[in-house]
Amino acid sequence: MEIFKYLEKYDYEQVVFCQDQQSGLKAIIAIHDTTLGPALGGTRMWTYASEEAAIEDALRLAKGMTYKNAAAGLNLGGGKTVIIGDPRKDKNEAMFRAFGRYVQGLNGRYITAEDVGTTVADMDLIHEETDFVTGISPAFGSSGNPSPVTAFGVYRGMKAAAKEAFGSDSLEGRVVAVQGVGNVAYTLCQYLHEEGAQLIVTDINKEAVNRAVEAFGALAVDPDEIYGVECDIYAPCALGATINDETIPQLKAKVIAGSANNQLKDTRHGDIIHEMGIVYAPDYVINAGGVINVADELYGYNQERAMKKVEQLYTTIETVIEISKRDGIPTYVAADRMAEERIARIRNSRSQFLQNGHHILSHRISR
Ligand SMILES: NC(=O)c1ccc[n+]([C@@H]2O[C@H](COP(=O)([O-])OP(=O)(O)OC[C@H]3O[C@@H](n4cnc5c(N)ncnc54)[C@H](O)[C@@H]3O)[C@@H](O)[C@H]2O)c1
Ligand SMILES: CC(C)C[C@H](N)C(=O)O
Repeated sequence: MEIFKYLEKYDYEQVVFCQDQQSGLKAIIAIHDTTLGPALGGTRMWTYASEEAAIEDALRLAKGMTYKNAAAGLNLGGGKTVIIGDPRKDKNEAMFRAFGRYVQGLNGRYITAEDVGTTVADMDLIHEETDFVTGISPAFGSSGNPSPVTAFGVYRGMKAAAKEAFGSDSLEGRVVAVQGVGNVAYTLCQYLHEEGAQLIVTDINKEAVNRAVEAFGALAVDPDEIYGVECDIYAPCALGATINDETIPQLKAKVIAGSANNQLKDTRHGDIIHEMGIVYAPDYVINAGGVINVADELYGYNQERAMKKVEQLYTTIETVIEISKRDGIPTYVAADRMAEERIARIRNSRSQFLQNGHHILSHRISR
């Protein structure tokens, strides 16, 4: 990978490689764009096939956070971290503390939180070294685990997408195929079950599947069968790139609405599903509940205020669908436009100089 070429192509600001031999930390912090504010995005811990795959994931996810935060109306830029390692075996206290010191070193340009493979307990360890971390234990006045709130946002967005596809936003009797029943999807299944939806679930982790089968009477299928099942809605809630050349021909769903980041393997897959008449709720719009929730900590966390904002993801998905219909473009393009226009507006409005607290002549010493 020619990294600077890639950074230039998508206009990344900064990439930080963090290494700590003693704890085994190998992390990549990618900061995509800080026009709207400090870059906020989670830390993923995953066993990557190669270092290149880890770098690519960090970069893609960081850019996604720029768009997510912009589309959600947050005054935050986009960034993300990946830690290379197995979250079940390779974690240790020193690792997260070392990582916390790297985050502190960025002095607020990057704020972290949970993502796949990291937990509130990990964030608490990072918090030992830096304040630039959200989603820590509520005892510290924080919002805690963002996953249930992400799930609520996905549920709200799914209803808006269903309204477009089926003429009603009721999910009663709808068949929803859920891929990956982890932290977010388990709570999503709870909402769907309470509303009377029928669930088909899959996961590479058998325990996760069994939990959903027992709690919600879900029908379990093998991981590679989920794309082709008869259903109304496909909810990708595992990892990215599951909407691709192999899976699209299998899809029976009329709606795609799930929590996973980077669902489209390539943008052209967004064009294909649009042409097929599938209502696609763009990933970074529908899954913004978690970041909206943790971002509220920057104002002094208020759960009621945060949940009201997350509830509004219904309207945001409606707006994206309206723009898509008005301009005859796929929903993923409509969402990108919405985010890019906001970033451009703020970037332009910053053309006037305003003293920002750091005295510009403070380095001069009178002699
Ligand atoms: N947690 C949040 O608040 C949040 C917010 C926004 C977006 N997301 C995204 O939502 C997705 C899920 O996040 P999570 O926090 O629930 O993670 P998680 O790790 O708790 O759940 C993911 C689940 O997917 C399963 N899985 C992985 N690969 C699979 C495959 N090929 N087939 C079937 N199942 C598979 C895992 O076993 C796991 O149970 C991720 O893409 C994440 O980036 C999460
Ligand atoms: C809670 C968050 C800041 C990040 C979350 N994992 C996301 O992808 O949106």
